[in-house]
Amino acid sequence: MKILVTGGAGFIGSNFIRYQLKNYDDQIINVDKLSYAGNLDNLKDVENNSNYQFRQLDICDQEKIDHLMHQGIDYIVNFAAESHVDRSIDDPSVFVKTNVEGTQSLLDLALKFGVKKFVQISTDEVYGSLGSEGKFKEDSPLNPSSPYSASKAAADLLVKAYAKTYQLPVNITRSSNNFGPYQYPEKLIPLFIINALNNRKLPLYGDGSNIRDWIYVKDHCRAVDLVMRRGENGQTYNIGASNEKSNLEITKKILELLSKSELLIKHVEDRKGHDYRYAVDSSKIKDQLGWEAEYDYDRAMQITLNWYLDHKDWWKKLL
Ligand SMILES: NC(=O)c1ccc[n+]([C@@H]2O[C@H](COP(=O)([O-])OP(=O)(O)OC[C@H]3O[C@@H](n4cnc5c(N)ncnc54)[C@H](O)[C@@H]3O)[C@@H](O)[C@H]2O)c1
Ligand SMILES: Cc1cn([C@H]2C[C@H](O)[C@@H](COP(=O)(O)OP(=O)(O)O[C@H]3O[C@H](C)C(=O)[C@H](O)[C@H]3O)O2)c(=O)[nH]c1=O
Repeated sequence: MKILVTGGAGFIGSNFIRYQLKNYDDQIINVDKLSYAGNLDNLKDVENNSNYQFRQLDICDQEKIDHLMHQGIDYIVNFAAESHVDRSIDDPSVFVKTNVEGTQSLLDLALKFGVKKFVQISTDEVYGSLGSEGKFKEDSPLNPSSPYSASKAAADLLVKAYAKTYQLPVNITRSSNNFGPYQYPEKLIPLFIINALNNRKLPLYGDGSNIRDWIYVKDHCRAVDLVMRRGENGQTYNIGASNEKSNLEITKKILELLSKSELLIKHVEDRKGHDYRYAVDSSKIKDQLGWEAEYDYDRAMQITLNWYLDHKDWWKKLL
């Protein structure tokens, strides 16, 4: 089988490609434009694998990807995106270009070449913010807050429209916050680990009470793999590990594991439109596909921390 993975040089995409090459004999074609977040060092260990090819392309470039599709692609898994909420607040336009127009362009190609499945990697942020009670289910209304989450919600609606209008076989996955190896150090966990290692301040937005539902990236990749191979056409699956933590808890955990002082915490101005809480109900993927998270939070945090300690050369190039 041939799987076109977009955004495979980023954090989750590179972990997904490594998972595929380790567990299957399928061919992987990684299409990534190498934005600031795309990094071929993330795949150094597999770059010579005979089942792996890389093409530096923008997902919006339909002509070039059309050419690639003639290889005969079975699955498209669309990880490519602008992914950082703070950047979307500063400059939304590239988020609409890549996340909305890029997805629509890929959907056209999926239809033209009759792929077995188009898998859209979405996010729990499309549901908007929760108060202190409840969890998002797949049929919760879409109510995005940031330009990032609005662009991801728009892409989800296009995917659903192509399924309904043209009977394109699709799945949408909506994961909660990921952490683990190869995450670009603009996101909370890698940024705070690296700042703490360098004895720099950790800029905690507002009072640090906002809550995210954390999942180790390898558990997310295993779930996406199951959805791609066995997910029922047209279905959306939430993916979460039921690890709700406030940002302050995460921050204190990082400082404790690194034996650093809490005096490094610096409360700064809150993010504009900051969603208070995300939490997903993952019972559908558990019941239908038998998926469950394997990594508990403490173990996954320790592994992640060790990875950043052992890979200083990787992140020093990005600072
Ligand atoms: N990080 C999370 O916690 C999280 C949670 C849920 C869903 N997601 C979704 O998962 C996907 C991957 O997220 P991530 O954290 O790995 O992001 P990332 O920013 O680390 O990686 C994104 C990748 O997409 C590439 N890319 C960007 N624009 C492109 C374009 N126009 N054409 C081709 N490639 C392009 C980048 O070069 C990069 O390699 C995104 O769709 C994101 O919305 C992320
Ligand atoms: C970078 C940073 C963040 N924060 C706070 C803001 C959030 O409440 C929390 C996590 O922020 P981060 O930007 O790492 O992630 P989210 O904004 O929750 O979004 C992430 O998870 C979803 C599911 C995706 O879909 C996004 O792609 C992914 O980036 O920490 C701070 O307090 N200080 C900081 O310097």
